[in-house]
Amino acid sequence: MVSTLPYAAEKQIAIAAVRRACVLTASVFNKLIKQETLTKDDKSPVTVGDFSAQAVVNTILNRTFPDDPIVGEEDAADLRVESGTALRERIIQLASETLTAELVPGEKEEWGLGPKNGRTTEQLLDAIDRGNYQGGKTGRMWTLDPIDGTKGFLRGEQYAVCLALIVDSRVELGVIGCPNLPVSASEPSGPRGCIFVAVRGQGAYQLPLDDPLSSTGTKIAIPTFTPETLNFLESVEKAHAKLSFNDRVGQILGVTRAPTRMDSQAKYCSLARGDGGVYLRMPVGSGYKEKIWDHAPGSVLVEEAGGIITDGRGQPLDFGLGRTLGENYGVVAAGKDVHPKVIAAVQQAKAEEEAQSQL
Ligand SMILES: Nc1ncnc2c1ncn2[C@@H]1O[C@H](COP(=O)(O)O)[C@@H](OP(=O)(O)O)[C@H]1O
Ligand SMILES: [Mg+2]
Ligand SMILES: [Mg+2]
Ligand SMILES: [Mg+2]
Repeated sequence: MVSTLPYAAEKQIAIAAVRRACVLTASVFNKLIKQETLTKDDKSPVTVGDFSAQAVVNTILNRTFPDDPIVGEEDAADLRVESGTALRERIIQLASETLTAELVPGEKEEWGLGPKNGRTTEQLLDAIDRGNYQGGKTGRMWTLDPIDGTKGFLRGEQYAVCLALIVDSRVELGVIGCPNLPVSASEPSGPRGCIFVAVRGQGAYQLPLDDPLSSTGTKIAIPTFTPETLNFLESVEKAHAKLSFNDRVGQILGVTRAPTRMDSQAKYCSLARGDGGVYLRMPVGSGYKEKIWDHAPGSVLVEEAGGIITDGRGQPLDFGLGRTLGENYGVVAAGKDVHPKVIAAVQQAKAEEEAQSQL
């Protein structure tokens, strides 16, 4: 029976697209060679995995929702020039293999998948560039981070394929694939690979990465914490978040556990299923503007798991400002009981810092 719940079709297709992209990135990692990574203008890395995953997800979305614009992290400019020939050929090969692989249960040929659905180089480069939408306040749009945590991906640690649907500035659906995340945090050496899915008003779920469309998954929720059971989820990269500030916020809250550092929106997934009670990301003061694809899927997942997500001043994140979150001040996500305490502690730590700087 076809589900009549809101966004049922979008959810199914988003899960299928993210799963395919995860299969691709996991297989790329095993074969990745140094020449298959570029350094972007902002000095951050991008690999053949990022480009080909964006080609795959955008192709699948465009087939069923041709009118929906996409705000995607990557673009194909570096692949269209002579110097990008080797990289381009590799990306096209990977994306083609991924799109034409056999269907798995729950997938449909009309989504553009399966052996009959080959694409040309031009079609795949255009698919990557379909992510060039500038975003904005009104209308439907997808936002895609084909590999979030590229640095974690390159280290063989956590990364995530992240997709969200935004309607009139509100995130309605989020799907996050985490190929390296243990299925259960209590078994860190156990099986890995999960997909997290949330539709606004329908709860948050964890599904198996290898067969998500045949499963409704496990409902997840943020539990209650005491200062003794709480710990922070934070970036690995010191350039992305002010980790010394986090330490002071933790002290104010009476947190005794060491923080868990991991790359990507796997942090939001961990928070949503109760591993660690606070996601804290304070700006390092470099003027960097947070990108919507780094937070949109995670934000709806946290909210549907019963949590709250705001900036460090307690203001809601605004996904209607374009490709970035604008002048927002960091990100704080936590369960309903803990969140106001974290905001108060952030304000206190900030006041202390300002007092210190005036000495
Ligand atoms: N100076 C900076 N401050 C904050 N975030 C940054 C940053 N430079 C890059 N990022 C973003 O941080 C993301 C990774 O988040 P995290 O630190 O939580 O792992 C990167 O995503 P990509 O890896 O998709 O480029 C990138 O968009
Ligand atoms: Mg990047
Ligand atoms: Mg990212
Ligand atoms: Mg990325």
